[in-house]
Amino acid sequence: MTTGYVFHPEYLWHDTGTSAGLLPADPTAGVQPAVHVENPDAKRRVHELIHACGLLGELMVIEPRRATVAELTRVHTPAYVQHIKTQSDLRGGGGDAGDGFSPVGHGSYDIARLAAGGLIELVTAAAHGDITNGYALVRPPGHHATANQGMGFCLFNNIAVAARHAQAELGLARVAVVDWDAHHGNGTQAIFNDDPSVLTISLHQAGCFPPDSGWTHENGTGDGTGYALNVPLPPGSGHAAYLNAIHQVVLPALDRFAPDLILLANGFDANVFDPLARQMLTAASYREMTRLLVSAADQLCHGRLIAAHEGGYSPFYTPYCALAFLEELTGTTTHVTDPLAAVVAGYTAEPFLPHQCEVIAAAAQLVERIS
Ligand SMILES: Cc1nn(C)c(C)c1/N=N/c1ccc(/C=C/C(=O)NO)cc1
Ligand SMILES: [Zn+2]
Repeated sequence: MTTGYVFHPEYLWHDTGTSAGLLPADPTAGVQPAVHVENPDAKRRVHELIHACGLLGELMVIEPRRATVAELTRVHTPAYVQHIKTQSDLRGGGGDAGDGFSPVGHGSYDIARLAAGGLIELVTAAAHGDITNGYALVRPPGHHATANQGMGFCLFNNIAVAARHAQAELGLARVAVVDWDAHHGNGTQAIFNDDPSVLTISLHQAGCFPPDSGWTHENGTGDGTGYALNVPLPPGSGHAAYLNAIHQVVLPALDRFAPDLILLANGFDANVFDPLARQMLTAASYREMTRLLVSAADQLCHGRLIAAHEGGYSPFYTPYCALAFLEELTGTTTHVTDPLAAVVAGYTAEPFLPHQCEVIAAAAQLVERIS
């Protein structure tokens, strides 16, 4: 069993500039400059930990390439692709992808193409049998980007571009996208909303971002009715709620859909230390969730599970969540364990939130619409 790995230094050169974390700085209005929350640090530290603990040597490193405009426009409008290029060409950066919170630095167009191209290379390697599964540690993230709008730090929807490539070039007709980033995978859902060949399943903190998005009743449209599932978990949801959602919604949906490929929008921002959400997952949670998804991929599609890094903003804790994920993906263990396990054990005593059961049960009911 071989796990592919995509990383490239250019991913760290996507410049999200200074801001007050999320918002552009505005000193006279009292909005002090600070490093942007979507900065290279957490992702750099993930790569460094993977290398320092020796796991890199267990992975098949796959070189990314830049997605072509033709590959991008399977998902995005030509005008939007051009918009990103225009913003990226601005000398001195300072561009935006469309919602005012998605910085486009000078040269970010080519870096975002390299992120989407990294996913394309990974799914290609899986389809050719060179790897069983894989992980693309890419930046900028993608799951909020719709066909014609950048959003939530996302420029091109890396997962969606890879899904369409898998269908068009690799003979993988049925693609399932599981998104356990803390925020709703609205872009991926919108891109495939009327398409029954791509099942999207998003587990996220209810109403966190985008605002008023990702409710259970968002279940696909037209021919795609039934092929979008949402589990909007209340703030404070942790291990028990997420594992229940995986067992009661994700696994039954994958069984019914019988995908040729499973793509994972792999955000780690549902971890207990993340600044942009209020969920309470720990590294152990990601380990267990990954184990279940690897097992489903083995049963359903020859182990073909390809993950794209999305959110995850805690520089010190994201690496341990990513390492736990990657150990399960590769079926190996390293000498590194979560040094904060004892700390988090103290305060991830997850409150039982009755609403969690209702949300999970409502989504579980919709699974039978998948045929
Ligand atoms: C709404 C709103 N209004 N305003 C003024 C601002 C600053 C708003 N939120 N921006 C956000 C909030 C959260 C994210 C998370 C992205 C992620 O991690 N995705 O996976 C992105 C942008
Ligand atoms: Zn997120």
